[in-house]
Amino acid sequence: MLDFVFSIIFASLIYLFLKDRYRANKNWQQLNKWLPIRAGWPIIGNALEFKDLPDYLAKLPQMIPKKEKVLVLNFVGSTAIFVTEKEFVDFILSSQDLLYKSIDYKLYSKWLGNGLITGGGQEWRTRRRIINPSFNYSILENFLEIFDSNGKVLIEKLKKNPTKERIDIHHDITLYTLDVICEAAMGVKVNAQQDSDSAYVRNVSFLCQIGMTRAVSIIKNFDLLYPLTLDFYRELRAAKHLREVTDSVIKERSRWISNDDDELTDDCGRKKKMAFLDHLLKARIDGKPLPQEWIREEVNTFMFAGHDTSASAISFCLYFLSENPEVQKGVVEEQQSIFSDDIYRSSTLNDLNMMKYLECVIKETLRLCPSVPIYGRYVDKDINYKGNVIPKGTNIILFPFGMHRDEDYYPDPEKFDPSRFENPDEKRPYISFSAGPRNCIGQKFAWLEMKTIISKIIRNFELLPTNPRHKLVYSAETVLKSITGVDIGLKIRKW
Ligand code: HEM
Repeated sequence: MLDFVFSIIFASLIYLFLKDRYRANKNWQQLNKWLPIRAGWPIIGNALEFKDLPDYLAKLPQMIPKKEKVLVLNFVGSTAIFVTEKEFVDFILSSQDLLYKSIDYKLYSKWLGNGLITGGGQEWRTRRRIINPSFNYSILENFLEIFDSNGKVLIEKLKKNPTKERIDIHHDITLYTLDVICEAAMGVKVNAQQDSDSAYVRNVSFLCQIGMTRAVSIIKNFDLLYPLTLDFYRELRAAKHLREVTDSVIKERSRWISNDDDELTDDCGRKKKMAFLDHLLKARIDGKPLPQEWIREEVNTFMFAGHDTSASAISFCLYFLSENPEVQKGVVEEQQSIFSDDIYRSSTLNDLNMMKYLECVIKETLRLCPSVPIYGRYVDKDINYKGNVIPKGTNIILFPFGMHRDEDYYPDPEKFDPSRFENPDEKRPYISFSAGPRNCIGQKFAWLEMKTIISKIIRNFELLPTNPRHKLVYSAETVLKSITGVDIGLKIRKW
Protein backbone atom coordinates (compact mmCIF):
# COMPACT_ATOMS: atom_id res chain seq x y z
CA MET A 1 0.00 0.00 0.00
CA LEU A 2 2.79 2.42 0.99
CA ASP A 3 4.57 1.59 -2.29
CA PHE A 4 1.42 2.52 -4.17
CA VAL A 5 1.10 5.90 -2.37
CA PHE A 6 4.79 6.71 -3.03
CA SER A 7 4.38 5.78 -6.70
CA ILE A 8 1.39 8.11 -7.03
CA ILE A 9 3.28 10.99 -5.32
CA PHE A 10 6.37 10.38 -7.46
CA ALA A 11 4.32 10.21 -10.69
CA SER A 12 2.48 13.43 -9.75
CA LEU A 13 5.79 15.23 -9.10
CA ILE A 14 7.17 14.08 -12.47
CA TYR A 15 3.93 15.20 -14.16
CA LEU A 16 4.11 18.66 -12.53
CA PHE A 17 7.79 18.99 -13.42
CA LEU A 18 7.19 18.05 -17.08
CA LYS A 19 4.15 20.33 -17.31
CA ASP A 20 6.22 23.20 -15.94
CA ARG A 21 9.09 22.42 -18.37
CA TYR A 22 6.62 22.28 -21.28
CA ARG A 23 5.19 25.70 -20.36
CA ALA A 24 8.64 27.24 -19.85
CA ASN A 25 9.77 25.86 -23.20
CA LYS A 26 6.65 27.18 -24.95
CA ASN A 27 7.20 30.66 -23.47
CA TRP A 28 10.81 30.52 -24.53
CA GLN A 29 9.86 29.66 -28.14
CA GLN A 30 7.24 32.41 -28.21
CA LEU A 31 9.67 35.10 -27.01
CA ASN A 32 12.37 33.83 -29.36
CA LYS A 33 10.20 35.03 -32.26
CA TRP A 34 10.64 38.71 -31.43
CA LEU A 35 13.27 39.22 -28.71
CA PRO A 36 17.02 38.53 -28.43
CA ILE A 37 17.64 35.40 -26.36
CA ARG A 38 20.84 34.30 -24.61
CA ALA A 39 21.54 30.60 -24.97
CA GLY A 40 22.11 28.72 -21.69
CA TRP A 41 22.60 25.20 -20.35
CA PRO A 42 19.81 22.60 -20.38
CA ILE A 43 17.61 22.85 -17.23
CA ILE A 44 19.71 25.48 -15.35
CA GLY A 45 19.65 27.95 -18.26
CA ASN A 46 21.82 31.04 -17.58
CA ALA A 47 21.88 30.57 -13.78
CA LEU A 48 25.63 29.88 -13.54
CA GLU A 49 26.46 33.17 -15.23
CA PHE A 50 24.93 35.01 -12.28
CA LYS A 51 26.33 33.18 -9.31
CA ASP A 52 28.53 36.09 -8.11
CA LEU A 53 26.54 39.05 -6.82
CA PRO A 54 28.88 42.02 -7.43
CA ASP A 55 29.77 40.60 -10.81
CA TYR A 56 26.29 40.53 -12.16
CA LEU A 57 25.71 44.28 -11.93
CA ALA A 58 28.71 44.77 -14.19
CA LYS A 59 27.94 41.77 -16.43
CA LEU A 60 24.31 42.48 -17.26
CA PRO A 61 24.82 45.78 -19.12
CA GLN A 62 27.41 44.03 -21.31
CA MET A 63 25.03 41.15 -22.08
CA ILE A 64 21.98 43.26 -22.97
CA PRO A 65 22.27 44.20 -26.69
CA LYS A 66 23.01 47.93 -27.05
CA LYS A 67 20.54 48.48 -29.87
CA GLU A 68 17.48 46.50 -28.73
CA LYS A 69 18.12 47.07 -24.98
CA VAL A 70 16.18 43.89 -24.21
CA LEU A 71 17.35 40.34 -23.43
CA VAL A 72 15.62 37.09 -22.51
CA LEU A 73 17.35 34.86 -19.96
CA ASN A 74 16.37 31.62 -18.30
CA PHE A 75 16.94 30.68 -14.65
CA VAL A 76 16.23 27.01 -13.94
CA GLY A 77 13.07 27.03 -16.06
CA SER A 78 11.86 30.50 -15.16
CA THR A 79 11.97 32.90 -18.09
CA ALA A 80 12.92 36.54 -17.50
CA ILE A 81 12.92 39.47 -19.94
CA PHE A 82 15.47 42.13 -18.93
CA VAL A 83 14.36 45.51 -20.29
CA THR A 84 16.22 48.84 -20.41
CA GLU A 85 14.52 50.25 -23.53
CA LYS A 86 12.65 53.41 -22.56
CA GLU A 87 9.36 52.85 -24.39
CA PHE A 88 9.14 49.22 -23.30
CA VAL A 89 9.95 50.16 -19.67
CA ASP A 90 7.26 52.90 -19.75
CA PHE A 91 4.75 50.36 -21.07
CA ILE A 92 5.51 47.86 -18.30
CA LEU A 93 5.53 50.30 -15.42
CA SER A 94 2.36 52.11 -16.49
CA SER A 95 0.40 48.91 -17.23
CA GLN A 96 -2.67 48.23 -15.07
CA ASP A 97 -2.36 44.54 -16.05
CA LEU A 98 1.11 43.99 -14.61
CA LEU A 99 0.47 44.31 -10.90
CA TYR A 100 2.14 41.14 -9.60
CA LYS A 101 5.79 41.02 -8.52
CA SER A 102 8.34 38.60 -10.02
CA ILE A 103 8.82 35.23 -8.28
CA ASP A 104 11.90 36.20 -6.24
CA TYR A 105 9.73 38.44 -3.99
CA LYS A 106 8.26 35.31 -2.39
CA LEU A 107 11.62 34.93 -0.61
CA TYR A 108 10.49 37.73 1.74
CA SER A 109 7.00 36.41 2.40
CA LYS A 110 7.68 34.95 5.90
CA TRP A 111 8.20 38.46 7.22
CA LEU A 112 6.20 40.66 4.85
CA GLY A 113 3.29 38.38 3.94
CA ASN A 114 1.10 40.13 1.35
CA GLY A 115 2.20 43.66 2.28
CA LEU A 116 2.45 46.37 -0.39
CA ILE A 117 5.89 45.29 -1.64
CA THR A 118 5.20 41.58 -2.02
CA GLY A 119 1.42 41.40 -2.57
CA GLY A 120 -0.40 41.75 -5.89
CA GLY A 121 -3.73 41.87 -7.72
CA GLN A 122 -7.02 43.11 -6.23
CA GLU A 123 -5.97 42.86 -2.57
CA TRP A 124 -2.92 45.00 -3.32
CA ARG A 125 -5.20 47.61 -4.99
CA THR A 126 -7.40 47.80 -1.87
CA ARG A 127 -4.43 48.11 0.47
CA ARG A 128 -2.73 50.76 -1.68
CA ARG A 129 -5.94 52.83 -1.84
CA ILE A 130 -6.22 52.74 1.95
CA ILE A 131 -2.56 53.53 2.64
CA ASN A 132 -2.03 56.28 -0.01
CA PRO A 133 -3.49 59.13 2.13
CA SER A 134 -0.97 58.41 4.92
CA PHE A 135 1.79 59.67 2.61
CA ASN A 136 0.30 63.14 2.02
CA TYR A 137 2.66 66.05 2.66
CA SER A 138 0.39 67.35 5.46
CA ILE A 139 0.96 64.08 7.35
CA LEU A 140 4.61 63.73 6.40
CA GLU A 141 5.38 67.20 7.76
CA ASN A 142 4.79 65.77 11.24
CA PHE A 143 7.76 63.48 10.74
CA LEU A 144 10.27 66.34 10.32
CA GLU A 145 10.77 66.38 14.07
CA ILE A 146 11.63 62.65 14.00
CA PHE A 147 14.21 63.17 11.19
CA ASP A 148 15.68 66.07 13.13
CA SER A 149 15.87 64.62 16.65
CA ASN A 150 17.45 61.37 15.43
CA GLY A 151 19.77 63.47 13.24
CA LYS A 152 21.00 65.27 16.36
CA VAL A 153 21.93 61.89 17.88
CA LEU A 154 23.87 61.03 14.71
CA ILE A 155 25.78 64.33 14.66
CA GLU A 156 26.74 63.95 18.36
CA LYS A 157 27.94 60.42 17.65
CA LEU A 158 30.02 61.46 14.64
CA LYS A 159 31.56 64.30 16.65
CA LYS A 160 32.71 61.82 19.31
CA ASN A 161 34.37 59.45 16.82
CA PRO A 162 38.11 60.21 16.82
CA THR A 163 38.93 58.38 13.51
CA LYS A 164 37.48 60.85 11.08
CA GLU A 165 40.00 60.50 8.27
CA ARG A 166 38.23 57.33 7.21
CA ILE A 167 34.83 56.25 8.43
CA ASP A 168 32.43 53.77 6.82
CA ILE A 169 29.48 56.14 6.97
CA HIS A 170 26.99 53.52 5.76
CA HIS A 171 26.91 51.79 9.15
CA ASP A 172 25.99 54.94 11.12
CA ILE A 173 23.50 56.08 8.50
CA THR A 174 21.72 52.70 8.51
CA LEU A 175 21.20 52.92 12.28
CA TYR A 176 19.90 56.47 11.86
CA THR A 177 17.35 55.47 9.19
CA LEU A 178 16.28 52.48 11.31
CA ASP A 179 15.61 54.77 14.29
CA VAL A 180 13.63 57.07 12.01
CA ILE A 181 11.46 54.37 10.42
CA CYS A 182 10.67 52.67 13.75
CA GLU A 183 9.45 55.94 15.18
CA ALA A 184 7.57 56.96 12.03
CA ALA A 185 6.01 53.56 11.31
CA MET A 186 5.22 52.36 14.83
CA GLY A 187 5.66 55.39 17.07
CA VAL A 188 8.34 53.48 18.98
CA LYS A 189 11.93 54.46 19.78
CA VAL A 190 14.32 51.50 19.32
CA ASN A 191 17.47 53.62 19.88
CA ALA A 192 19.40 51.63 17.29
CA GLN A 193 22.07 54.34 17.17
CA GLN A 194 22.82 53.80 20.87
CA ASP A 195 22.25 50.03 20.94
CA SER A 196 23.04 48.53 17.55
CA ASP A 197 23.28 45.05 19.03
CA SER A 198 19.68 44.77 20.25
CA ALA A 199 17.77 41.66 19.14
CA TYR A 200 15.32 43.87 17.23
CA VAL A 201 18.03 45.60 15.20
CA ARG A 202 19.81 42.30 14.49
CA ASN A 203 16.62 40.58 13.36
CA VAL A 204 15.55 43.43 11.06
CA SER A 205 18.94 43.46 9.40
CA PHE A 206 18.97 39.64 9.06
CA LEU A 207 15.51 39.61 7.43
CA CYS A 208 16.46 42.41 5.05
CA GLN A 209 19.29 40.25 3.73
CA ILE A 210 17.82 36.77 3.75
CA GLY A 211 15.99 37.12 0.41
CA MET A 212 19.20 37.78 -1.47
CA THR A 213 21.12 35.12 0.50
CA ARG A 214 18.49 32.62 -0.67
CA ALA A 215 18.33 33.94 -4.23
CA VAL A 216 21.99 33.11 -4.89
CA SER A 217 22.13 29.77 -3.05
CA ILE A 218 21.01 26.68 -4.99
CA ILE A 219 20.04 24.84 -1.77
CA LYS A 220 18.41 27.77 0.07
CA ASN A 221 16.46 28.84 -3.02
CA PHE A 222 14.46 25.61 -3.18
CA ASP A 223 11.57 25.51 -0.72
CA LEU A 224 12.00 21.76 -0.28
CA LEU A 225 15.71 21.98 0.60
CA TYR A 226 15.69 25.25 2.54
CA PRO A 227 14.50 23.63 5.82
CA LEU A 228 17.74 21.60 5.78
CA THR A 229 19.73 24.77 6.42
CA LEU A 230 20.27 26.79 9.61
CA ASP A 231 19.09 30.00 7.93
CA PHE A 232 15.58 28.55 7.63
CA TYR A 233 15.27 28.32 11.43
CA ARG A 234 17.00 31.67 11.97
CA GLU A 235 14.51 33.25 9.57
CA LEU A 236 11.53 31.65 11.35
CA ARG A 237 12.84 32.81 14.73
CA ALA A 238 13.59 36.36 13.54
CA ALA A 239 10.20 36.70 11.81
CA LYS A 240 8.43 35.37 14.93
CA HIS A 241 10.27 37.85 17.17
CA LEU A 242 9.45 40.83 14.95
CA ARG A 243 5.83 39.67 14.62
CA GLU A 244 5.56 39.62 18.41
CA VAL A 245 7.09 43.08 18.73
CA THR A 246 4.80 44.53 16.04
CA ASP A 247 1.74 42.82 17.57
CA SER A 248 2.47 44.19 21.01
CA VAL A 249 2.95 47.71 19.60
CA ILE A 250 -0.34 47.34 17.65
CA LYS A 251 -2.08 46.31 20.87
CA GLU A 252 -0.69 49.24 22.80
CA ARG A 253 -1.43 51.84 20.10
CA SER A 254 -4.97 50.45 19.54
CA ARG A 255 -5.80 51.39 23.11
CA TRP A 256 -5.09 55.08 22.37
CA ILE A 257 -7.02 55.23 19.15
CA SER A 258 -10.64 56.24 19.11
CA ASN A 259 -12.37 56.94 15.83
CA ASP A 260 -12.92 60.66 16.23
CA ASP A 261 -9.71 61.44 18.07
CA ASP A 262 -7.18 63.10 15.78
CA GLU A 263 -4.67 64.10 18.42
CA LEU A 264 -3.31 61.47 20.77
CA THR A 265 -1.77 62.24 24.12
CA ASP A 266 0.90 60.35 26.03
CA ASP A 267 0.82 59.49 29.76
CA CYS A 268 1.91 63.03 30.66
CA GLY A 269 -0.86 64.60 28.57
CA ARG A 270 1.54 65.74 25.79
CA LYS A 271 0.35 65.58 22.17
CA LYS A 272 1.55 62.40 20.51
CA LYS A 273 2.50 62.23 16.84
CA MET A 274 0.44 59.90 14.68
CA ALA A 275 2.62 57.08 13.31
CA PHE A 276 1.79 55.24 10.05
CA LEU A 277 0.44 52.46 12.27
CA ASP A 278 -2.11 54.82 13.83
CA HIS A 279 -3.45 55.75 10.38
CA LEU A 280 -3.85 52.04 9.62
CA LEU A 281 -5.63 51.48 12.93
CA LYS A 282 -8.05 54.30 12.14
CA ALA A 283 -8.70 53.15 8.54
CA ARG A 284 -11.99 51.38 7.74
CA ILE A 285 -13.24 49.13 4.92
CA ASP A 286 -17.04 49.13 4.74
CA GLY A 287 -17.05 50.54 8.27
CA LYS A 288 -14.87 47.74 9.64
CA PRO A 289 -11.27 48.02 10.91
CA LEU A 290 -8.49 46.41 8.82
CA PRO A 291 -7.55 42.83 9.76
CA GLN A 292 -4.68 42.81 12.29
CA GLU A 293 -2.66 40.62 9.88
CA TRP A 294 -2.81 43.35 7.19
CA ILE A 295 -1.74 46.02 9.65
CA ARG A 296 1.18 43.93 10.86
CA GLU A 297 2.31 43.11 7.32
CA GLU A 298 2.21 46.76 6.27
CA VAL A 299 4.12 47.96 9.32
CA ASN A 300 6.78 45.29 8.64
CA THR A 301 6.80 46.35 4.97
CA PHE A 302 7.57 49.94 5.95
CA MET A 303 10.39 48.67 8.19
CA PHE A 304 11.80 46.67 5.26
CA ALA A 305 11.26 49.18 2.44
CA GLY A 306 11.85 52.35 4.40
CA HIS A 307 15.28 52.20 5.98
CA ASP A 308 17.91 50.30 3.94
CA THR A 309 16.84 52.13 0.76
CA SER A 310 17.23 55.59 2.28
CA ALA A 311 20.47 54.57 4.05
CA SER A 312 21.99 53.44 0.74
CA ALA A 313 21.02 56.71 -1.01
CA ILE A 314 22.22 58.99 1.83
CA SER A 315 25.56 57.14 2.20
CA PHE A 316 26.36 57.17 -1.53
CA CYS A 317 25.37 60.83 -1.72
CA LEU A 318 27.81 61.72 1.10
CA TYR A 319 30.50 59.71 -0.71
CA PHE A 320 29.96 61.56 -4.02
CA LEU A 321 30.03 64.88 -2.17
CA SER A 322 33.34 63.93 -0.53
CA GLU A 323 34.79 63.03 -3.94
CA ASN A 324 33.49 66.11 -5.79
CA PRO A 325 34.55 69.30 -3.94
CA GLU A 326 32.98 71.61 -6.56
CA VAL A 327 29.60 69.96 -6.10
CA GLN A 328 30.00 70.09 -2.31
CA LYS A 329 30.78 73.82 -2.57
CA GLY A 330 27.50 74.34 -4.47
CA VAL A 331 25.54 72.47 -1.77
CA VAL A 332 27.24 74.43 1.04
CA GLU A 333 26.47 77.77 -0.66
CA GLU A 334 22.83 76.78 -0.98
CA GLN A 335 22.70 75.81 2.71
CA GLN A 336 24.31 79.11 3.66
CA SER A 337 21.72 81.06 1.68
CA ILE A 338 18.90 79.18 3.46
CA PHE A 339 20.27 79.07 7.04
CA SER A 340 22.49 82.18 7.13
CA ASP A 341 20.73 83.66 10.20
CA ASP A 342 21.16 80.47 12.26
CA ILE A 343 23.30 77.87 10.54
CA TYR A 344 22.59 74.94 12.92
CA ARG A 345 18.84 75.33 13.32
CA SER A 346 16.40 72.53 12.44
CA SER A 347 15.03 72.44 8.88
CA THR A 348 11.45 73.46 8.19
CA LEU A 349 9.41 72.10 5.28
CA ASN A 350 9.98 75.44 3.54
CA ASP A 351 13.78 75.12 3.96
CA LEU A 352 13.70 71.62 2.50
CA ASN A 353 11.65 72.79 -0.49
CA MET A 354 14.28 75.46 -1.16
CA MET A 355 17.13 72.92 -1.41
CA LYS A 356 16.92 72.66 -5.21
CA TYR A 357 20.60 72.03 -5.86
CA LEU A 358 20.77 69.34 -3.16
CA GLU A 359 17.78 67.75 -4.90
CA CYS A 360 19.79 67.54 -8.17
CA VAL A 361 22.72 66.04 -6.22
CA ILE A 362 20.51 63.34 -4.66
CA LYS A 363 18.86 62.62 -8.02
CA GLU A 364 22.26 62.16 -9.63
CA THR A 365 23.28 59.88 -6.74
CA LEU A 366 20.17 57.76 -7.28
CA ARG A 367 20.83 57.68 -11.03
CA LEU A 368 24.23 56.06 -10.50
CA CYS A 369 23.25 54.20 -7.33
CA PRO A 370 19.53 53.40 -7.44
CA SER A 371 18.80 51.94 -3.99
CA VAL A 372 16.75 49.19 -5.64
CA PRO A 373 19.05 48.36 -8.57
CA ILE A 374 16.77 45.72 -10.05
CA TYR A 375 13.08 44.85 -9.60
CA GLY A 376 10.51 42.75 -11.41
CA ARG A 377 6.96 41.99 -12.44
CA TYR A 378 5.22 38.67 -13.02
CA VAL A 379 2.98 38.25 -16.10
CA ASP A 380 -0.17 36.52 -14.84
CA LYS A 381 -2.00 36.55 -18.19
CA ASP A 382 -0.80 36.91 -21.81
CA ILE A 383 0.03 40.56 -22.56
CA ASN A 384 0.19 42.18 -25.97
CA TYR A 385 3.03 44.62 -26.70
CA LYS A 386 3.15 46.18 -30.18
CA GLY A 387 1.47 43.13 -31.73
CA ASN A 388 3.72 40.62 -29.90
CA VAL A 389 2.80 38.35 -27.02
CA ILE A 390 4.48 38.36 -23.61
CA PRO A 391 3.26 34.97 -22.39
CA LYS A 392 1.76 34.22 -19.00
CA GLY A 393 4.41 32.90 -16.60
CA THR A 394 7.17 35.29 -17.79
CA ASN A 395 9.05 37.55 -15.36
CA ILE A 396 9.91 41.06 -16.54
CA ILE A 397 12.97 42.61 -14.93
CA LEU A 398 13.57 46.35 -14.76
CA PHE A 399 17.20 47.33 -14.27
CA PRO A 400 17.67 51.00 -13.31
CA PHE A 401 21.35 50.45 -12.45
CA GLY A 402 22.02 49.52 -16.12
CA MET A 403 19.42 51.76 -17.76
CA HIS A 404 20.76 54.88 -16.03
CA ARG A 405 24.26 54.06 -17.29
CA ASP A 406 23.24 53.80 -20.94
CA GLU A 407 25.09 56.54 -22.83
CA ASP A 408 22.19 56.92 -25.27
CA TYR A 409 20.22 58.29 -22.33
CA TYR A 410 23.00 59.83 -20.22
CA PRO A 411 26.16 60.92 -22.11
CA ASP A 412 29.42 60.24 -20.19
CA PRO A 413 27.32 58.10 -17.82
CA GLU A 414 29.94 57.37 -15.13
CA LYS A 415 30.53 61.09 -14.50
CA PHE A 416 28.85 62.42 -11.35
CA ASP A 417 27.14 65.50 -12.74
CA PRO A 418 24.08 66.91 -10.88
CA SER A 419 23.62 69.56 -13.58
CA ARG A 420 21.94 66.84 -15.68
CA PHE A 421 18.85 67.45 -13.56
CA GLU A 422 18.91 71.26 -13.44
CA ASN A 423 16.52 71.64 -16.37
CA PRO A 424 13.20 70.01 -15.36
CA ASP A 425 11.98 70.13 -19.00
CA GLU A 426 14.67 67.67 -20.07
CA LYS A 427 12.98 64.31 -19.66
CA ARG A 428 15.33 61.35 -19.40
CA PRO A 429 14.45 57.82 -18.31
CA TYR A 430 14.61 57.73 -14.51
CA ILE A 431 13.15 54.82 -12.59
CA SER A 432 14.90 54.92 -9.20
CA PHE A 433 11.50 55.11 -7.47
CA SER A 434 9.82 52.96 -10.14
CA ALA A 435 6.77 54.57 -11.81
CA GLY A 436 3.08 53.96 -12.52
CA PRO A 437 0.63 52.23 -10.21
CA ARG A 438 3.31 50.33 -8.26
CA ASN A 439 5.70 53.22 -7.80
CA CYS A 440 7.37 53.88 -4.44
CA ILE A 441 4.68 55.02 -2.03
CA GLY A 442 7.36 56.28 0.37
CA GLN A 443 9.26 58.57 -1.99
CA LYS A 444 8.04 61.89 -0.51
CA PHE A 445 8.95 60.60 2.95
CA ALA A 446 12.38 59.54 1.61
CA TRP A 447 13.03 62.94 -0.01
CA LEU A 448 12.29 64.81 3.22
CA GLU A 449 14.42 62.40 5.25
CA MET A 450 17.37 62.48 2.82
CA LYS A 451 17.41 66.27 2.54
CA THR A 452 17.07 66.77 6.32
CA ILE A 453 19.99 64.56 7.25
CA ILE A 454 22.36 65.46 4.40
CA SER A 455 21.72 69.14 5.10
CA LYS A 456 22.45 68.60 8.81
CA ILE A 457 25.66 66.65 8.14
CA ILE A 458 27.00 69.11 5.56
CA ARG A 459 26.35 72.08 7.88
CA ASN A 460 28.32 70.34 10.63
CA PHE A 461 31.13 68.67 8.67
CA GLU A 462 33.35 69.07 5.64
CA LEU A 463 33.25 65.83 3.68
CA LEU A 464 36.69 64.75 2.47
CA PRO A 465 38.00 62.01 0.19
CA THR A 466 40.01 59.35 1.98
CA ASN A 467 43.72 58.75 1.46
CA PRO A 468 44.25 56.38 -0.35
CA ARG A 469 41.06 57.03 -2.31
CA HIS A 470 38.19 54.73 -1.42
CA LYS A 471 36.81 52.60 -4.27
CA LEU A 472 33.17 51.54 -4.19
CA VAL A 473 32.50 47.96 -5.28
CA TYR A 474 28.77 47.72 -5.95
CA SER A 475 26.83 44.71 -4.81
CA ALA A 476 23.19 44.11 -5.64
CA GLU A 477 21.87 42.81 -2.39
CA THR A 478 18.14 43.54 -2.38
CA VAL A 479 19.27 47.09 -1.81
CA LEU A 480 22.42 48.43 -3.50
CA LYS A 481 25.48 48.29 -1.22
CA SER A 482 29.23 48.60 -1.60
CA ILE A 483 31.08 45.50 -0.41
CA THR A 484 34.08 47.68 0.46
CA GLY A 485 31.85 49.96 2.56
CA VAL A 486 31.24 53.65 1.89
CA ASP A 487 34.31 55.37 3.35
CA ILE A 488 34.61 59.14 3.64
CA GLY A 489 36.64 61.60 5.74
CA LEU A 490 34.99 64.09 8.12
CA LYS A 491 36.23 67.40 9.51
CA ILE A 492 34.20 69.80 11.67
CA ARG A 493 33.03 72.63 9.39
CA LYS A 494 34.11 76.16 10.38
CA TRP A 495 31.72 78.91 9.27
C1 HEM B 1 15.75 56.52 -1.39
C2 HEM B 1 14.78 55.82 -0.87
C3 HEM B 1 13.89 54.88 -1.62
C4 HEM B 1 14.01 54.36 -2.88
C5 HEM B 1 15.10 54.62 -3.90
C6 HEM B 1 12.86 53.50 -3.10
C7 HEM B 1 12.62 52.81 -4.26
C8 HEM B 1 11.51 52.00 -4.47
C9 HEM B 1 11.27 51.24 -5.66
C10 HEM B 1 12.19 51.18 -6.87
C11 HEM B 1 10.10 50.59 -5.49
C12 HEM B 1 9.43 49.62 -6.48
C13 HEM B 1 9.99 48.25 -6.18
C14 HEM B 1 9.34 47.15 -6.95
O1 HEM B 1 8.66 47.38 -7.94
O2 HEM B 1 9.53 46.02 -6.51
C15 HEM B 1 9.59 50.92 -4.19
C16 HEM B 1 8.40 50.45 -3.66
C17 HEM B 1 7.97 50.71 -2.39
N1 HEM B 1 8.56 51.55 -1.48
FE1 HEM B 1 10.23 52.63 -1.77
N2 HEM B 1 12.08 53.52 -1.98
C18 HEM B 1 12.66 54.34 -1.05
C19 HEM B 1 12.19 54.65 0.21
C20 HEM B 1 11.01 54.19 0.75
C21 HEM B 1 10.49 54.55 2.05
C22 HEM B 1 11.17 55.54 3.00
C23 HEM B 1 9.34 53.84 2.24
C24 HEM B 1 8.38 53.83 3.41
C25 HEM B 1 8.34 54.73 4.35
C26 HEM B 1 9.13 53.05 1.04
C27 HEM B 1 8.08 52.18 0.85
C28 HEM B 1 7.83 51.49 -0.31
C29 HEM B 1 6.69 50.60 -0.48
C30 HEM B 1 5.64 50.26 0.57
C31 HEM B 1 6.77 50.13 -1.80
C32 HEM B 1 5.78 49.19 -2.48
C33 HEM B 1 4.72 50.03 -3.18
C34 HEM B 1 3.68 49.21 -3.94
O3 HEM B 1 4.03 48.29 -4.66
O4 HEM B 1 2.50 49.56 -3.79
N3 HEM B 1 10.16 53.28 0.16
N4 HEM B 1 10.46 51.79 -3.57
